[in-house]
Amino acid sequence: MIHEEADSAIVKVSGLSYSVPGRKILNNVELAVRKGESVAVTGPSGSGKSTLLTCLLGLLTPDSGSIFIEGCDLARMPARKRAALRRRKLGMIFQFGELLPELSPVENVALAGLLAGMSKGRSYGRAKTLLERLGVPATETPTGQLSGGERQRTAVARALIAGPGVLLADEPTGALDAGTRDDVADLLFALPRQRDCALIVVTHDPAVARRADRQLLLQPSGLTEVLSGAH
Ligand SMILES: Nc1ncnc2c1ncn2[C@@H]1O[C@H](COP(=O)(O)OP(=O)(O)OP(=O)(O)O)[C@@H](O)[C@H]1O
Repeated sequence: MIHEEADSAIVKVSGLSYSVPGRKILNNVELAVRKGESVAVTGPSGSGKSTLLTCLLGLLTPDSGSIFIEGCDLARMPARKRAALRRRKLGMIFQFGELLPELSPVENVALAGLLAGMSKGRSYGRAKTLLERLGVPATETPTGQLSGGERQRTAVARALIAGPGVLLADEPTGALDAGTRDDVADLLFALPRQRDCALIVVTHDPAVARRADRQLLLQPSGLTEVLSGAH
């Protein structure tokens, strides 16, 4: 049964280790996530959560172990193919949105579509539809002038534009007040089932982590399941 789950995983990490000079940051990490599933990764500051996401994005090369995304072995792909996979199959949401503040929401979102190889018409059309569905006002206002919640919704739309199979989020609600945090979390955790994608959320916030289908704890010994009585 465990093997069946692992085989159907869109993200499959085995024996992943990553070090910087003088320090092992990730140690023998195992992770399998299926489409439609959400996973929260928690752990103390400095335990390597962002490093793990950066490895999943194919931007860091592990010392050992493997990462498969939709059956593709990141370490065995040429850099150009890995970059294409990142733009088309992975969506990333950062704590502070990391949007271009002088561009409008639709320009920010459409740009990600263009980088993923979509035509201008399709990128802009899809960006407008996504933003409307995610409740971002249709405005030419520079994104830097929007509220924190509107910016994060725009960041979610940008992550979704190419229809990724995997969404990665690093502290997506960390910069928001409690009410806005709950709204953005509602939006995020609905996505795996709505869009048949996997969602991996790094968070320090127990209220956000509890919403995931599974909670995992990153420690020096590896990534382990948190058995929660909350469900
Ligand atoms: N290139 C590097 N050289 C040296 N140390 C690094 C490098 N990259 C990351 N680190 C260290 O690795 C550790 C893990 O960093 P990482 O950002 O992944 O942790 P984190 O769990 O996401 O932390 P936080 O919860 O505070 O965001 C930190 O101690 C960081 O300083």
